[in-house]
Amino acid sequence: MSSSSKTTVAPSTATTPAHTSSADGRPGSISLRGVSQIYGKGADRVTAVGPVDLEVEPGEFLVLVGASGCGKSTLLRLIAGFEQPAEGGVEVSGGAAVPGHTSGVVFQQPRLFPWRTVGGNIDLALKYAGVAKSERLARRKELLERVGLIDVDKRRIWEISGGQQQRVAIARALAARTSLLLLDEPFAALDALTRERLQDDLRTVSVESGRTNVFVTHSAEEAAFLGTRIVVLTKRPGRIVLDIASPILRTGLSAGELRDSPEYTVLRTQVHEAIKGAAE
Ligand SMILES: Nc1ncnc2c1ncn2[C@@H]1O[C@H](COP(=O)(O)OP(=O)(O)OP(=O)(O)O)[C@@H](O)[C@H]1O
Repeated sequence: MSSSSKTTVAPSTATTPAHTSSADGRPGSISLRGVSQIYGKGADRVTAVGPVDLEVEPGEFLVLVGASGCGKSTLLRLIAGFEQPAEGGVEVSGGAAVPGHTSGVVFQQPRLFPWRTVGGNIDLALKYAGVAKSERLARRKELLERVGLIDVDKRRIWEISGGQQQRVAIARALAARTSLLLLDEPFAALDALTRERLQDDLRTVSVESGRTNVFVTHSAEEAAFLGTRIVVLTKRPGRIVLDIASPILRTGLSAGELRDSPEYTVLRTQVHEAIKGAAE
């Protein structure tokens, strides 16, 4: 729902209107009501985002997209509970957002413990998540298999590539078994081929896990490829200008088929035009 939007771009035939129902406290739901964020004081005072109203259903893959500085990361930090809004209310799974508990977060830089092994990083995340020592080895293997890293379990972080490090970060966020995964431009620093591979893998993981995902990006391609719902923000202060649901992710198409499909091309163009229009 995007009652705060100034303009709503009509969805094309490739899309359907986004949900209008309200999140009701089920695990993985998100509710933003009249949310604004303000930074600084006096002459330095900046309204970064809002007001934004947004209801996210459990299991949605929501992509927040918009030009640089429009407030995407701010919204993500509010959903993560890293900061509180200046105005309005944020609810995650029906309650307050609690950092490290209500959601897993993946940043652009992996932020791993470099002196630990790949498996050691996952093990620590499992420990923090309260998983009993007797269960941790099996769960660690399962997570590393899921992100295609079982062969590098014993390697140190500096002995693996940037793409592999970002896979570790995703596995670590999944370790917490939260119903919500927040990703802030996680693939932006990677080369094009690695980025495409990780997008494919994230798409598979998200369909399998049934978690709610909120993914921040500048890229219309990434939004159209990953999102079951795409929200485009205006330039600062970011407000919702386009809110569309996409059936593409769940159609059962392979990654290659999806990227070749006319529906993907239409959606990508629509999102690209909306980003461009919203930035002007
Ligand atoms: N802690 C802060 N103090 C002051 N201003 C801030 C702070 N955090 C963000 N801002 C400002 O708020 C606006 C929104 O920032 P934010 O990082 O959320 O945008 P973004 O859309 O994620 O940008 P990008 O795509 O470039 O990462 C920007 O103008 C930014 O400079």
